[in-house]
Amino acid sequence: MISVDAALALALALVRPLGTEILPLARAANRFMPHPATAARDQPPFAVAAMDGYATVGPAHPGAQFVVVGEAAAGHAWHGTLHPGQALRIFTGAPVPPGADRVVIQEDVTRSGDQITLTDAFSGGPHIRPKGQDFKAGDTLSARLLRPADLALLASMNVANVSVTRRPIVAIIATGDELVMPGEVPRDDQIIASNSFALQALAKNAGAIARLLPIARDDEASLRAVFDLAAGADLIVTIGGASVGDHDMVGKVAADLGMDRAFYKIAMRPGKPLMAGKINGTAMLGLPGNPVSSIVCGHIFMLPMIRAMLGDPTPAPVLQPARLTAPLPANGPRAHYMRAQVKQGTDGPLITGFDRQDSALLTVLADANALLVRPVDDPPRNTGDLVGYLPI
Ligand SMILES: Nc1nc2c(c(=O)[nH]1)N[C@H]1C(S)=C(S)[C@@H](COP(=O)(O)OP(=O)(O)OC[C@H]3O[C@@H](n4cnc5c(N)ncnc54)[C@H](O)[C@@H]3O)O[C@H]1N2
Ligand code: MOO
Repeated sequence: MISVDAALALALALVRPLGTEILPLARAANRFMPHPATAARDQPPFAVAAMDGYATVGPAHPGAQFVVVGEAAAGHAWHGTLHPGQALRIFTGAPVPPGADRVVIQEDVTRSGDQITLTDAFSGGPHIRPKGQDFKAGDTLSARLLRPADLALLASMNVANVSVTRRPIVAIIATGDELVMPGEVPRDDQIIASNSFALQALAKNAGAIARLLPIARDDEASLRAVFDLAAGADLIVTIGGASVGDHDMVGKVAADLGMDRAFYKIAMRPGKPLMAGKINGTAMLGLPGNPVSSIVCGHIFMLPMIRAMLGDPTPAPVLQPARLTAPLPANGPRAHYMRAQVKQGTDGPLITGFDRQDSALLTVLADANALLVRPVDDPPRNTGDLVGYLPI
């Protein structure tokens, strides 16, 4: 058995960054931008009013008076210069003219004709957002999976089209005579295929196209037929049939199809019978069948492989620190990825590993928001000790 880190390095070596395409922002959500984007302008491009009111020049205090000499609104600049004692009627989003000290909000002003007087409610300001406050021309947005806020930022930078990586195609193959699809009527000795839905969602959220292929039965012909359907995929992910039982066919069929195996069996709990390699040039990841095992391995191996194909220069999972809320016994010879709850404490994140860690328990996984990582042979840990975790 090799270590998780060694296995991850071998898995990542099976994939390469894919090519790019240029997309308008409206089609770029959840796509990976592999190179930084550069702002074409300052934002805001001018000093801008942050409130509706009056731009003023000169000492401002309750009772101070100013003469209103013009008006500016968003998209309608006033092109003069304000002098001491003068004010400009101004609305949120309008350029603030040169010389103005502040914008006094209209709630703090009484107006009579062209004259305004600041009331006792006057609270200062300045309610002016300086030019380039958000970003300046030449500032960059780093490589990333584009979230909604990133799209708004790119738009604001006047980046209309963005270069994104082609979405990796992930073919997901569930295997087993005991499986039927949700909604079908199972026999007494059957269960509902579940793992594939979590893995599909994980892959999609990471920026991939994830195809669920038909369930392969526990015989060579069926498995071969479903492998054939995976043609064209960038990554083939199988679920189950990875262990040592008489009906665990994935390793054999993959080998018969010409799989060049990178590893089989790793020092990980859950996830021991994991395998990876290449079949006719396509990367393949063979996940164990237990639901939690397959989904945990999806986080630790499938997602990094997808990120590497997308061009993420740091695809490996990054552990965060948290303090234990309860002691943990010594760990054994396999790194343990425990299902756990993280919550914010007064001095940073606190983590609690669940008591039940059987790799068949989807209810426990659904309650978890973290994997608490115990290294191989980790000694007993006390309440308050720092441990590493991965948000899930
Ligand atoms: N003698 C040994 N037996 C087992 C070992 C071992 O080392 N020696 N390892 C155990 C470990 S650890 C795991 S993990 C499992 C993995 O086995 P497989 O990858 O061959 O998985 P299956 O036997 O096909 O299935 C295991 C379990 O999960 C259910 N399953 C499978 N696919 C799905 C799916 N898509 N959706 C929902 N549930 C699924 C399946 O019905 C089984 O109950 O092997 C141990 N055995
Ligand atoms: O490694 Mo198995 O994945 O413990 O359940």
